[in-house]
Amino acid sequence: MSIIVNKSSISESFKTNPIPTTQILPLDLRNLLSLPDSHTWPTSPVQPPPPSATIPVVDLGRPPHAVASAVRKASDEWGVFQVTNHGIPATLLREAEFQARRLFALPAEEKLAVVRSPDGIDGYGLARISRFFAKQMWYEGFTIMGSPVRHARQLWPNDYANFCNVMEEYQAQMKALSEKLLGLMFKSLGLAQDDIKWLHSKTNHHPPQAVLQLNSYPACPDPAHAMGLAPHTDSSLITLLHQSSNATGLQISGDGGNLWIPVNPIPGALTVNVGDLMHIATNGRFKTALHRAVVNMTRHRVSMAYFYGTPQEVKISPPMKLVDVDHPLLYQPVTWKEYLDAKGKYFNRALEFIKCEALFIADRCRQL
Ligand SMILES: C=C1C[C@]23C[C@@]1(O)CC[C@H]2[C@@]12CCC[C@@](C)(C(=O)O1)[C@H]2[C@@H]3C(=O)O
Ligand SMILES: O=C(O)CCC(=O)C(=O)O
Ligand SMILES: [Fe+2]
Repeated sequence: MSIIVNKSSISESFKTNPIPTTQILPLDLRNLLSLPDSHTWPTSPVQPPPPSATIPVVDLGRPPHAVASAVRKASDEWGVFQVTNHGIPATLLREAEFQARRLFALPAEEKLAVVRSPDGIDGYGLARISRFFAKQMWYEGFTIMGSPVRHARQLWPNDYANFCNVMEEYQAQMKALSEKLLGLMFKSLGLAQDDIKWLHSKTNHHPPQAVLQLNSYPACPDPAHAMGLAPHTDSSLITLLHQSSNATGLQISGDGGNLWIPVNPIPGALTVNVGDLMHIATNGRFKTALHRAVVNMTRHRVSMAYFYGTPQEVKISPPMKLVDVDHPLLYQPVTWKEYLDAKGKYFNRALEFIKCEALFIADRCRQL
């Protein structure tokens, strides 16, 4: 068996982030009658997706073998699917969306009081990917990692408990569902628990890390020239997304960004995105989904993305069962933190930069 492995650690090269960031604060987008130049994107011709292109829906209430094959097919072909019968109470989804809307409805200066610091994770702000684009997105976000109490107390000094309780319960339920789905996804590839020991917190000193991102896209006077969230893949193992059912906004591209297919929200369903780490962990078997969010003229759309990653210190690499002569090891082992650093530097080309050296060189030669 010939496996191309470059054992050199990549962490060294990812320690520095050379792109200087000057902090740009979100503009209050409510009630603007036209797009400022800073938010005007060039239009590209919109091609209607072929009618056959629909994002799969997996009913988790079906028999286990049917669920497994549906999950495998969807992760293989699309890298995204919606799940129904997932067990998260509809009331919790509604309450969490209500709290997210309550936060985004606050006056701009109150939200700016909890702005994310330039090197911080949690708080209010623009999408992190903003600095890779010349134009601003029609977007504001609020990131939660663990307890949101520090910021919630600042926002609602006398009434922060509701927000915190709902968001903490939401994260607990999303964690349990993420673990269930990951178990299903790995099992669908014929892997046993022992093959993915790193996934189980009991066998690790550190629990898996996760981030909850609240996304807000206010109604927009000129949606054709605006962008909600620019095309990207998620860095997580998987992301569970709740989108408000009042507007479609999420779109997926299977062809690198030419054709966009909407993920029409099914009330109560959740969207599962395969993230870059899952693509690495399955040695490329599962596809990481390129997606974006578009905006609309009349509705304020809100979504909540739960990014489930790996425990700190864990280097992701696929189980040996997924590596053979026909499937050489594609990527160098990497921790989530190292990968996020690479993403911060190379954005949508981060995967290329962690490719095993020989494959990377082969790709480059092909491009010459
Ligand atoms: C864990 C994370 C994934 C994320 C960066 C973050 O630290 C928290 C926010 C996440 C998000 C949400 C919007 C799109 C995205 C690409 C971004 O800029 O911030 C993702 C990041 C990611 O998946 O790389
Ligand atoms: O709002 C959406 O539908 C997409 C959100 C998203 O892609 C993200 O938070 O990473
Ligand atoms: Fe995303």
